[in-house]
Amino acid sequence: MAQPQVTRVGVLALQGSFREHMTLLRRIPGVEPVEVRTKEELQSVAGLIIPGGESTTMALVAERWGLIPELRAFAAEQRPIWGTCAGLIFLANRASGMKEGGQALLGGLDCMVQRNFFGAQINSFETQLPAPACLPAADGEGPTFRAVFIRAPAIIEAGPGVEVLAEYQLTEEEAAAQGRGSVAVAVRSGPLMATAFHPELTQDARWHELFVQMVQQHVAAAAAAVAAAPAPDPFAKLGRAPNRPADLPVY
Ligand SMILES: NC(=O)CC[C@H](N)C(=O)O
Repeated sequence: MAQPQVTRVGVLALQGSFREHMTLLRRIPGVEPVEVRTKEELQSVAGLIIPGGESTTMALVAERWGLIPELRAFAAEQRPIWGTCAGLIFLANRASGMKEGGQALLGGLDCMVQRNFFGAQINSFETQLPAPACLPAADGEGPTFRAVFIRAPAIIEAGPGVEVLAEYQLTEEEAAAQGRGSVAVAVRSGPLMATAFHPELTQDARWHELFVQMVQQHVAAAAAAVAAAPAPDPFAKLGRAPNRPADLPVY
């Protein structure tokens, strides 16, 4: 009998709100959440969540532990990655408002983010935002979702291949200061997803379910690619046509 497929989803566990992501993932059937701190743990998962926290510290720890090239290789294999808050900064190709000396960015997401766009810790807030159509339906969840912003960045430019999943409408005062009416706070581009807010700090598992769907689609596509690849020719090494008479019986 076929074993039920378990999807191993990693959470980068160097710093920040990784435990909260683990707790939410545990609620999703068919998912095995894995705390990722080593190359081996990273290689064992099909998708990775980079949590919120402090992006400069997270980058320093990842560098010290030799994980940056491993994370780049993981992304190059098109395995899905979801960055929340500091994780969004880590995934962005360009970031402004960085600490002196800059910080290592994993990159890959064709976006410009501004660190601490919404201010310092004391300006942290939460609000309801319209749920994008791709968010899975769930009992008791309505057309909006609870978005928690903590020293949050915002996406101030997104490249043409980037799909905006959620936007935040600035207040009149903010709009006047920023010279714009809204900023993107959730985006998706191929295997990458990023949110400026923290779904792991709520009871709403829909963003985690959406990411798990992305990971499962990736796993299915990778399996289909393996199945479609031509079987290796056992005679290829001989460098000559195999002597295979056509009249041997078939057993
Ligand atoms: N809650 C968060 O992840 C805050 C991110 C923080 N502003 C940073 O630059 O890393």
